[in-house]
Amino acid sequence: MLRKNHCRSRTGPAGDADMFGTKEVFLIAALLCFITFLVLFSMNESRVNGVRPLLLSSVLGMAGNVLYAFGKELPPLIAYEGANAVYAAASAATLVGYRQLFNTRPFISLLAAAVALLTCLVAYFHYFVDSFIGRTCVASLFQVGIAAGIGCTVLQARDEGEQSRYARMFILAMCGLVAGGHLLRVVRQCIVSDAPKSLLEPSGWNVFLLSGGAFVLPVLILGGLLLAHRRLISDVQHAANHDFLTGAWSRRAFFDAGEREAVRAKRHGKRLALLLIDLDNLKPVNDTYGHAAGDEALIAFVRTAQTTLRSIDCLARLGGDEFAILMPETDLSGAVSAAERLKSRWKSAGGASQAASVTFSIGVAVLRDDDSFNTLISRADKALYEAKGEGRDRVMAQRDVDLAPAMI
Ligand SMILES: Nc1nc2c(ncn2[C@@H]2O[C@H](COP(=O)(O)OP(=O)(O)OP(=O)(O)O)[C@@H](O)[C@H]2O)c(=O)[nH]1
Repeated sequence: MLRKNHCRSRTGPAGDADMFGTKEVFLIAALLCFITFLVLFSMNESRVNGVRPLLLSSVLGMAGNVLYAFGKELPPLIAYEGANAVYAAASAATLVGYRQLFNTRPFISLLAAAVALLTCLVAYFHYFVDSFIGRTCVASLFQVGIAAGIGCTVLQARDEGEQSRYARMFILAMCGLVAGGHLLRVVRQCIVSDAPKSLLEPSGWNVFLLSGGAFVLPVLILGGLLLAHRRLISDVQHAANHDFLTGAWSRRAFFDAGEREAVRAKRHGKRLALLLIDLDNLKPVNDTYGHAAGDEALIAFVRTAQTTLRSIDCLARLGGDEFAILMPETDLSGAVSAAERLKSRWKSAGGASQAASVTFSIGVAVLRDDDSFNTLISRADKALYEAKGEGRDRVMAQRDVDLAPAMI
């Protein structure tokens, strides 16, 4: 992005202003990269995709800015080619981080080749044709490409949902600013007669564009950090609300949803049905065919149930081989039909696996006016107990009056 002044020493007030202005800009940018590094480092264990390239980007960004800041004291090869290569690698790593965050192909080889090409071109405009304009155009167009890459990656992530919307809008705005700022710089450099002749020229425009350019990288890393943080929160929420093995809702999420639905159903005079399900004789399956076969039965059951149920029904694994299905706006006969449909779907989808030999029993209950959610569960549990007692592999519904459960 940035090049060092070819004139390695300055005199007079302009030189003092330069010393005071540009070096501090780079050092502040390096400090911001260091802060993003610290925060990203604390997320390194999170296993969120994209955090590692962003971490690398903050380290390279820090190094690149320090090289720029002390360019006058460093050998030209490090001040020109070294600083630009390191800074370009930092920008490329940021793009890789964004692509991994959104689970898209990171094009690492392509970006590595682009960084190598940029370094060669900077060397060409340094040693063969000494051109500040050439170096400016090469570095700025590289940054425009990176900003466009990040912008496209963020725009393509349509399935990310509302939660990260503002972070994505912020990043898009930053990408627009970066690309616009660098294009403006290239255009000014090519057409304006009093355009800067060196990077460190302390003119208002130069310092303005230089500051914008230097702060962009930490800001883009910060944008990636916001997205990674959002992803971490949703991963944690997902882990808390879902069963790890089957992907069904967890017990905790089920009770939260159940309490809420029970209150809602009573307030609006709606029906609410509950199916409690227990797989039959899973222990012998485990003992005979191994634990993996038992796992397969549990997973296959959830897959079958998910394709049978409506989207508003809530399927949860309460523990072991026990499941529950909460069915809003469903009366007793509707819930019993759904239970029967689940059974016949399971039998027809069976195939030749050991999982297919497993059957299950279902207890059905509906919410009454004087019920709490816990009472509803106890009545469904009672019906399930009866289904087991009657010989398993059947659906049993609670009667309207609390007599014995009705066998279906
Ligand atoms: N493979 C596997 N088995 C599990 C898992 N969780 C619980 N089980 C097994 O499921 C079985 C549940 O036992 P029970 O419900 O008492 O008995 P059952 O063999 O299913 O017989 P029923 O009386 O019909 O329920 C136990 O053997 C548990 O080890 C799991 O995640 N994977």
